Amino acid sequence: MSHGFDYDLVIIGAGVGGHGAALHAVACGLKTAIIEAADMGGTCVNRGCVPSKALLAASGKVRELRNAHHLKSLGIQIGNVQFEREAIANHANNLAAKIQGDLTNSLKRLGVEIIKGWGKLAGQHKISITTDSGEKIITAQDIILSTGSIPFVPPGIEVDGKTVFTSDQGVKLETLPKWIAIIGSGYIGLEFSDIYSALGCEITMIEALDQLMPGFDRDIAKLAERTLITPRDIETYVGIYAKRIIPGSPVVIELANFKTKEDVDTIEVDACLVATGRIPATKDLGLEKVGVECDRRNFIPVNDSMAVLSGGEVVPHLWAIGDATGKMMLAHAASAQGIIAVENICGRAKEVDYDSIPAAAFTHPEISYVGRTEAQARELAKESGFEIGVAKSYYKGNSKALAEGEGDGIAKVIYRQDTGEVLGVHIFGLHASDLIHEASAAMANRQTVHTLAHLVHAHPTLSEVLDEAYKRAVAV
Ligand SMILES: Cc1cc2nc3c(=O)[nH]c(=O)nc-3n(C[C@H](O)[C@H](O)[C@H](O)COP(=O)(O)OP(=O)(O)OC[C@H]3O[C@@H](n4cnc5c(N)ncnc54)[C@H](O)[C@@H]3O)c2cc1C
Ligand SMILES: NC(=O)c1ccc[n+]([C@@H]2O[C@H](COP(=O)([O-])OP(=O)(O)OC[C@H]3O[C@@H](n4cnc5c(N)ncnc54)[C@H](O)[C@@H]3O)[C@@H](O)[C@H]2O)c1
Repeated sequence: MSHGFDYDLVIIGAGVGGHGAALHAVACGLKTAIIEAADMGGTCVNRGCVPSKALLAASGKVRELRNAHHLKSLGIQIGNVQFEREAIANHANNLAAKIQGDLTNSLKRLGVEIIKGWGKLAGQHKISITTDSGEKIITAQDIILSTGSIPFVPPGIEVDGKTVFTSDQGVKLETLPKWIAIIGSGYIGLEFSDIYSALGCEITMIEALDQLMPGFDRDIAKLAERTLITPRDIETYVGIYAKRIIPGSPVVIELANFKTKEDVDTIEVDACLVATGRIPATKDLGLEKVGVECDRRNFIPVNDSMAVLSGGEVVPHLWAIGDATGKMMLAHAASAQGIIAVENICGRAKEVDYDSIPAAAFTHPEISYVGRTEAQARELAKESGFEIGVAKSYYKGNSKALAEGEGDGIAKVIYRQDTGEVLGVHIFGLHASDLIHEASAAMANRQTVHTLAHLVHAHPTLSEVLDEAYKRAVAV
């Protein structure tokens, strides 16, 4: 027990953010407890990354094995490919249960105390926990809030969890509707359209903004649309939002123009997945006890050291990480933030380098990126008074991609013309989610295209797509 507190560190929320922070805290010698109100592992393990990637893996194999044309080009013929929805769903559920067990055991093994209950701040250094057996108060030198996020359901949309549902139910794959509407073309919309289309569902994708995949770099989104949407059984509405959704059989969806709000159409489908973003889980956390107000979107305000802010000033010994801060709603970002918070708690000043944290959508093929989109880089260049360069290379010129019969893909490197510093890298194509890490390491080390163009890549590998883009950057 240090400084007269029960713990050196108490973490509220045992998602991947809280878990990452706890592991690092133990490695740094801190006596640590973690409080979890629901499922150990949080969203990623139980309702997010893990089950969705299991569904993508299984449905991706179905897609591959049913692609007779592609297999024939490799000299392979295969009979009728069958799958069982329930068995695929079990694969996802079992994997989530296994990872949840592994994560819990890793904490226990390291001596992190796991406390089940609802945690909230009861003052500086003080946490109240509501458990099945009543309320108890514990104290800690430092507190990390890692309470995550929940699906956002826009007004007018009624979710019954059966015919109209969010990813929380979607990952269970309890049905395979003949015709499903997907609201939103972000990460979840894209990944689930990959799953459902591979398993034979007809899809209508509805995106409120005036282009599909609005969060992605334009060139990548355009190419991805040509491969992931257009040739598949997916109808799209763009610039249109779901004004009202009534669950049932059929599900009734009233569509309106996003800009003019005029009614456009009403469609009737078998089911609807609402994938319209996520909101922070920051209610009833006792933030008012320490004078902290969430921002207008209810995220906890933090600086890059992950210290919680009140009126722009650091609140001593209070930290927040992960989706609840809204900085980058990704699992690996949450745990990276947790490690940074612990480093600062231990007196080693560190900040999160968001520019070098990669992201990926695990569609077939995948999309990945690190750093800025071309539009964001152009904006920065305009503000700061420099020019940007853009170099692209294509999978169709890569021997390994062609050997696999996977020539659809692109790598795009955005860099400063004057210094050569890389500002962003975007990849669409086979194994893009793995290929991005070379670029992410380069960005973390502020490397230039001139240095990167001289690195030697094994031949023939997909990594040569990026190598080629760096070489083109210095050639232009
Ligand atoms: C379908 C889907 C797929 C995804 N796929 C990916 C992916 O492939 N890669 C990726 O990087 N990210 C992915 N994400 C995002 C990722 O899941 C989140 O970024 C990540 O889970 C955030 O971690 P966190 O620790 O901040 O919060 P969470 O994982 O949400 O954990 C927060 C935990 O805190 C608990 N909690 C909340 N309030 C309290 C309280 N007061 N007391 C006690 N406990 C509390 C909650 O019960 C929860 O367990 C996906 C998300 C979804 C929905
Ligand atoms: N592979 C991954 O890393 C991964 C996978 C899934 C989820 N996630 C995380 O989960 C978060 C949530 O994912 P998401 O796909 O729900 O959100 P998102 O923010 O990625 O996309 C939501 C989309 O829905 C659109 N939209 C919002 N309201 C609408 C309406 N009423 N009608 C039509 N369109 C509407 C938005 O314009 C946007 O394009 C992501 O931000 C991401 O951080 C990550």
